Amino acid sequence: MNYIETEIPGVWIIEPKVFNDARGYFMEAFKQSEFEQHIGKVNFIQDNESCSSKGVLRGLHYQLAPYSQSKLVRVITGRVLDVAVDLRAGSPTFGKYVSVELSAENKRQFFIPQGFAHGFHVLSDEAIFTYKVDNPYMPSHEKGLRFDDPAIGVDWGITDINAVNLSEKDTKAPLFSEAEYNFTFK
Ligand SMILES: Cc1cn([C@H]2C[C@H](O)[C@@H](COP(=O)(O)OP(=O)(O)O[C@H]3O[C@H](C)C(=O)[C@H](O)[C@H]3O)O2)c(=O)[nH]c1=O
Repeated sequence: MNYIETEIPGVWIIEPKVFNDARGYFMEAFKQSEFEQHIGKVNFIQDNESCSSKGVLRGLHYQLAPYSQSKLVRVITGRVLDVAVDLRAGSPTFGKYVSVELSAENKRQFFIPQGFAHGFHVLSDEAIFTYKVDNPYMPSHEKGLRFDDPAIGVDWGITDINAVNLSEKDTKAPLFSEAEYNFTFK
């Protein structure tokens, strides 16, 4: 596996080693010992999966501390643009985002530490998105940010804004300047 730290320290792209043969392919999708060696100890406790059609945009979401979630995300069908926004007070990259295209073809993974908002925009007809988290789902601590807040300025790869499909919750998300977050940069 290749571990590539992004322009936001602590946010990583992981490229697994893929063994192709006449039957198809094999890869080790996650190896704790290697992950800890390159990124550090994260106690993943839950695996999530979602399926979305073209134009769906899920985000930007996060859970407040003490239920903030680190996420190790990947796509097993289709293609998405995945985005992480730094919400850690005191971080040199506070309010900045990093994005990466994840697809069944590139098999890339994206590690997002606690203290970040996360979201993705589906670029293919369908995308199955699967990820590990290190804290349980806690609706009482669930928060969101508007995906199109110019203060963050995420380029989601949207070609037709009318084709973007948001949940009702996401259409009502607050702006960055109005949102509640309680993360500090360590
Ligand atoms: C996240 C989650 C949701 N749910 C239930 C709650 C709802 O009844 C249903 C759909 O939830 P929601 O609309 O919040 O799903 P997404 O919009 O995909 O939310 C996720 O989207 C972005 C990309 C994230 O990074 C987060 O993991 C998460 O916020 O699943 C659960 O039961 N457990 C869970 O861990």
